[in-house]
This record gives sequence, structure tokens and C-alpha cells, in this order.
Amino acid sequence: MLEVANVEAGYGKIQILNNLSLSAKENKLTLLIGPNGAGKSTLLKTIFGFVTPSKGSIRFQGEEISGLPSHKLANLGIGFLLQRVSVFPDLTIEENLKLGAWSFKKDSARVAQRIECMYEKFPILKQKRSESAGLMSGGQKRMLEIARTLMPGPRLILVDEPSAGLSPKIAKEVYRVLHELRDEGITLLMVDQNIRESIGYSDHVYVLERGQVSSESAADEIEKNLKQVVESWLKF
Ligand SMILES: Nc1ncnc2c1ncn2[C@@H]1O[C@H](COP(=O)(O)OP(=O)(O)OP(=O)(O)O)[C@@H](O)[C@H]1O
Repeated sequence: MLEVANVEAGYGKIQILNNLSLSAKENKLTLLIGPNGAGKSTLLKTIFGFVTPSKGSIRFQGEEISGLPSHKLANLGIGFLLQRVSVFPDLTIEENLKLGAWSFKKDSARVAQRIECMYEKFPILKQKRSESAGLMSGGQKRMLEIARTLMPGPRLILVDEPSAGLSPKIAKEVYRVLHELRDEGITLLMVDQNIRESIGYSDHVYVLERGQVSSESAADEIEKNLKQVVESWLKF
């Protein structure tokens, strides 16, 4: 589904990703973990066209996408669930959802149909559809962001720290929703600091260190050796 091969990328002269290769398999939840500053978020930003790679290739469903602008990637079926809270607080929940449909906003029937679909999936958003998004709780805002990302019907979603700033109970709910999306056929590539919790919802795990993949394994395998993996980061 997504193949990253020998990618180098960074900010100005500072190179962060060094010959990095990995893949996200269709209908799987692939998790990226690693110490602070390893380049996990930079990788997601590079896949989504916010950072341009200087080398390597990124292929989505067989098509080369490296360097394509974000709106083209969105049209191809890639969504990005950002780390920071990104709802527009002064807009209503419905208006926020409409913003997720910007790429097909002229097709009002499709916009209305996708909004209904999201209301079915997230009843709380339907209940509060006319309220300002700024009035929602942190967990509800996260659900709105997930729904907004889903509006165009992406096949692959890049997920950056989905549980950041949320209570453990709400974080669980967010993981459950992401896991459900996977079961519905969406491929996920996710960065998360909340390792112990997120591994339980993942299929495959890559460990990134200093801009490279240092190891990879099935999620249930790494779960057994988690202590050693995390301890090895502390040696740097
Ligand atoms: N916009 C930017 N300009 C310059 N350097 C940046 C920028 N964003 C990130 N960096 C640097 O790139 C490196 C990798 O950052 P990145 O956020 O990708 O790491 P990460 O693995 O996601 O870390 P964390 O787990 O702390 O979020 C860090 O040294 C960071 O300071």
C-alpha cells in the first residue's frame, strides 16, 4: 500500500531521515515508535508533502508520490490526522466537518452524504452539530478531527500522536476507533509515544532511531521485548 524506500529528508541543511525504508501494509495498523527526535513526525510530514525528500522514493498503491503537494495526496486517498488540536473553535461541528470536504466541496450531495455517514459513526457529533467546536471536550474534539479526516474517504491515514493530551480513558476510546477503521479496510501508519497502550492495537511495529529503522517486528513479538527495546534508547 505504502512503500518508503531510502528516503533522506530534513529541514534546510539539517538532515533528519537517513536512508529510511519501511512499508505500511494494506488494512494493517503500522506503528512507529522511537526516542524523542528520532524523526517519526518528520517521516509522516515527508510522506504528506510538508517536507520534501532530497532522496529516495515514496510509493502509494504503486504510484510515486514523493514531493507531491498535500491536496494531490488527499485526492489520491491519503489523510493526515495531525498531532495538535486542529478544530476551528468558532465554527460549528458541522462546519468543521465541511472543511474536511474541501476537495469535493462543489459536490453538495456527496458532502451531505459523507456528513451523514460521520454522524452515524459518531452520534455525539450529530447531537452537537450546531454547537461551536470550541465548546467540546478534548476527547470529543479528537473524534471531530478523526471524522474530518475521514470525510474524503481516505484509504490510508497518517496518524501523529492520537492520544496526546488525553486522559487514559479517552485515549483508549481513540485507539478503539482507529482500530475499528482498520477493520473497515483503512490502512493506518501511526506515530505514538504511548507505546505500551498503542502496541496492543497495532499489527506491525517499526523502531526508528536517528532517522533510520533500527528494528521491526510483529506487534505481539515486540510486546514481549518492550523493556529491552526502550532501555536500548537510553544508551545514546
Ligand atoms: N520545523 C522544523 N525545523 C527544524 N527542525 C525541526 C523541525 N521540526 C522538527 N525538527 C527537528 O527534527 C528532529 C526530529 O523531529 P521529529 O519531530 O520528527 O522527531 P520525533 O521522533 O517525532 O520526536 P518526538 O517523539 O519528540 O515527537 C528533531 O531534532 C527536531 O528538533
